[in-house]
Amino acid sequence: MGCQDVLSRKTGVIVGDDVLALFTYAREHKFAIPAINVTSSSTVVASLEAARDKKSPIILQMSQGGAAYFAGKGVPNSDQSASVAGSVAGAHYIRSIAPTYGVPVILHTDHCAKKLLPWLDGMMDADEAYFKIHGEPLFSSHMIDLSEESVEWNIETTAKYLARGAPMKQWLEMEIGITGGEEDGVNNEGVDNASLYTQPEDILAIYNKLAPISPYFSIAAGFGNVHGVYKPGNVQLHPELLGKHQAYCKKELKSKDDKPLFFVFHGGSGSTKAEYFEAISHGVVKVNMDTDMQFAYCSGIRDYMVGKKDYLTTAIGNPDGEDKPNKKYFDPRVWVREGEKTMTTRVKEALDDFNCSGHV
Ligand SMILES: O=C(CO)COP(=O)(O)O
Ligand SMILES: O=C[C@H](O)COP(=O)(O)O
Ligand SMILES: [Zn+2]
Ligand SMILES: [Zn+2]
Repeated sequence: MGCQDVLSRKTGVIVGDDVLALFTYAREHKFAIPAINVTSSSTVVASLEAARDKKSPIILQMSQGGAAYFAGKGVPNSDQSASVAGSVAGAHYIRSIAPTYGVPVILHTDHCAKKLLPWLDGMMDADEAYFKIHGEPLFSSHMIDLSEESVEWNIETTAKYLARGAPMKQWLEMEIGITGGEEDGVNNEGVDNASLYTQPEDILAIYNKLAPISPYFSIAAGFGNVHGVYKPGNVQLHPELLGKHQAYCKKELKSKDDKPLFFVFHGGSGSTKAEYFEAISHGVVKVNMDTDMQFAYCSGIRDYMVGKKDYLTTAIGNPDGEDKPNKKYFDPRVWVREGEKTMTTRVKEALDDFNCSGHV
């Protein structure tokens, strides 16, 4: 038995009750699905290839900056219109190509801070328009990240967006407690330590507000997470806090479920297998991976460029002869493919690390 047994749509982008069923299955079977930040068709196919080869579900997510990149860096974005257009274009591309790879895919968008809410509004306009025609939202899920605002305003506003997505059975990931490092140009490198760790009372307040609206939500609760990769010892993760949140909510809610909550692990790059494993044991069903994937993608291209330098300096002429053409070396399908291969290898490693491989 695999995760497809609990899904009504077995391959391609899944939505609604299938997303809930997949996360429930992951929580029960103690694995997490990597959420890979994608910025182009190339990084999409590199990720899908890994999931296909490892017989695994996968989450593809676009950040606000990644979405703008999909639209083209030359498009003005002061009103978020490029991020809206880019994420919608990326979504249609992913929806179209994902079934080719034969695995279930969750189509998600990453952090959306208060100042970026016009981006989320624009995407949800597209979701509602798509829903009118197809009976499902364009995106499986979105993230809202009001973790830098007051807890009250965070929860109130998150609830409004969850209510907007509820008729479409759209998933919403929310953040409480701050992820350190950098995201969307917001630098959290100096925030004080306490705000990196979420309190159990806040988690219960979130559950109590959101659960009556819709079951389709998850919580990115800070347990010391930091975006980026740093020297060992600089980041102190406390995944055991997630276990305390689950136990506290179980008790307060008088739930028979040991793990009533779905958690998301941000800043997955650079963490240890033991940290992933412990977080997963406490109900983490999604681990975000960006920085390690960027490095992997870059390293394949870097090694190609350095190794083939003498074949890339002029269009004609290389160590094999001064009139030899270099077209087959500088064709982007050749060197971009090298980045895809190294990224695919790194995604496969994440699938293994999160015990996600083999569930399809
Ligand atoms: O959390 C992330 C995206 O939201 C990714 O974090 P890393 O870049 O540390 O993998
Ligand atoms: O939030 C963190 C992700 O790594 C996205 O990063 P980005 O805003 O540089 O695309
Ligand atoms: Zn955040
Ligand atoms: Zn993040």
